[in-house]
Amino acid sequence: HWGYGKEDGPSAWHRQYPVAKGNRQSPIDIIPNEARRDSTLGPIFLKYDQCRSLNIANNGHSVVVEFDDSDDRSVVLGGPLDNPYRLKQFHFHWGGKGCEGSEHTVAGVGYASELHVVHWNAVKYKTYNDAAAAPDGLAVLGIFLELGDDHRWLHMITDALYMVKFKGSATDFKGFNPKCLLPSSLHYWTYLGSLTTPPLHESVTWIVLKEPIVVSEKQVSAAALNIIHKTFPTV
Ligand SMILES: C[C@]12CCc3c(ccc4cc(OS(N)(=O)=O)ccc34)[C@H]1CC[C@@H]2OS(N)(=O)=O
Ligand SMILES: [Zn+2]
Repeated sequence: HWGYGKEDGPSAWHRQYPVAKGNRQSPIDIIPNEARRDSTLGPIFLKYDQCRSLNIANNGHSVVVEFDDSDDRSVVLGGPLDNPYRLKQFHFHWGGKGCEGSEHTVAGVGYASELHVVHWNAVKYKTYNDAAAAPDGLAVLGIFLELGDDHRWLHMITDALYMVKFKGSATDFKGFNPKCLLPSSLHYWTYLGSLTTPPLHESVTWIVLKEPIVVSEKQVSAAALNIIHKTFPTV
């Protein structure tokens, strides 16, 4: 199975997932000075007020919070998107102790961690799985986390990590609105890319926010990271 070790990490994924050598693979290094300003792109809108979080789960690669996507109650729209995309889940890419965990970089600089809020095109596709394999199937909002003061709401996630210590475990996680994890500005870069983990489908319209949110070292601390790393042995 794939992982992040030497033998099974990103440089080996192409053997089982040849699309890894495709022409719209993520993550990328975003170079602001080279980013083209597209005047046809308007602002993005996040309609999360009616969102219903369901559970928090450990899928062996990340801790994922899933939402009820049975209707258009919570969507992202605008920006590069031709129609609303339904909120499905969010997850984090943490670093190890003191090492950068973000997947995207900005002019070569990584961040402590990166939050991905995954939405799918329920207007064009019947299921999330179908959308996840289609070129315009997913819209993922990327939000960088940088180290500083405590984030006043992140504890709600990190406090729940011990409940999903082991791969395959899940527990109820109701009443969480990801709006509380957004920075003040929704200014963004956007590009057509892919899932950043196998199956690496080239199905993601990436919308990466320019403004990071601030979390404390303690919050992404050994506890949270060990819980995550301890349960994700690379073998
Ligand atoms: C393709 C799938 C649906 C979406 C999806 C998958 C795998 C890894 C993913 C990683 C992501 O993370 S990220 N960093 O945002 O790219 C985002 C979405 C992912 C599988 C899970 C079920 C579908 O699999 S399936 N039944 O074979 O179609
Ligand atoms: Zn991700």
